[in-house]
Amino acid sequence: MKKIIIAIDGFSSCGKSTMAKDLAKEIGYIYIDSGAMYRAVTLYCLQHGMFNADGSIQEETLKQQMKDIHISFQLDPASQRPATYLNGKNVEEEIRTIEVSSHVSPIATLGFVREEMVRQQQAMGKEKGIVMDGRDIGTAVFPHAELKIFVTASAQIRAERRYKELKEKGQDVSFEEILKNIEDRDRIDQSREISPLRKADDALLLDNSHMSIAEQKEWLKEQFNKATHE
Ligand SMILES: Nc1ncnc2c1ncn2[C@@H]1O[C@H](COP(=O)(O)OP(=O)(O)OP(=O)(O)O)[C@@H](O)[C@H]1O
Ligand SMILES: Nc1ccn([C@@H]2O[C@H](COP(=O)(O)O)[C@@H](O)[C@H]2O)c(=O)n1
Repeated sequence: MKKIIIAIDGFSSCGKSTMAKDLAKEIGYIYIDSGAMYRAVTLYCLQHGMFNADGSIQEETLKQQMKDIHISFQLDPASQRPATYLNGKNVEEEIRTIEVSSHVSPIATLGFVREEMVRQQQAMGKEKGIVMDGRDIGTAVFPHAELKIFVTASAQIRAERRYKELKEKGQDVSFEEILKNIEDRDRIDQSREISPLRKADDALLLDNSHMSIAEQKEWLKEQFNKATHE
């Protein structure tokens, strides 16, 4: 069967990676979480003191250091799970903290950061057989993807899901903090100048507010079957 590119975009914390990962595993495709790449750049900036006290970014410093930021996805030998690596270190947990979530969207507005991330993402999809999730995958990274999905759910429901997840991981966060972060990121992601978050004209819309993980998985598999049998 011919291999295709599957682009899954949508709002923060709506379940994109859950469904993308499940589908990729089932159909034997590569899965790439493009948000993890922007998060890894953000973690690097935090580790290297590139945020000023007022929250602004030392853009020139970051621009010069982009060549020192190496992001990869590898199997963690200890957990046997795929993980995000920043300069050879597994940062899968660190990039999911509320601190990184609070700083990532401004980093993702920077043209030189997006250019480099998109270049690497396009290289990963060269052979097709890939499921990638993010904000601009169907509009900018793979505008010719054979299957495009745009996922949404109410902010309240998304925050509840994320709150439950972070609490289970033992993170010290409040529901209000998570809801605010989701709303802030939605606003910044939709209003940025370069590749803002929006549904591609040819993307299928999925509101999963009242769907279970199993139901959305099945829905996505159906869309994949249709796209590959047309
Ligand atoms: N349909 C669903 N019902 C209930 N919980 C869900 C559903 N889909 C995903 N979740 C849960 O919601 C949380 C967020 O899901 P996920 O990380 O897949 O979202 P995302 O869109 O990839 O987020 P991000 O914007 O950070 O990339 C996870 O805890 C996941 O298990
Ligand atoms: N293709 C993408 C993916 C992500 N971003 C930005 O990164 C943030 C974190 O992404 P998550 O998917 O892990 O939530 C997100 O809020 C965006 O600011 C992006 O710009 N483009």
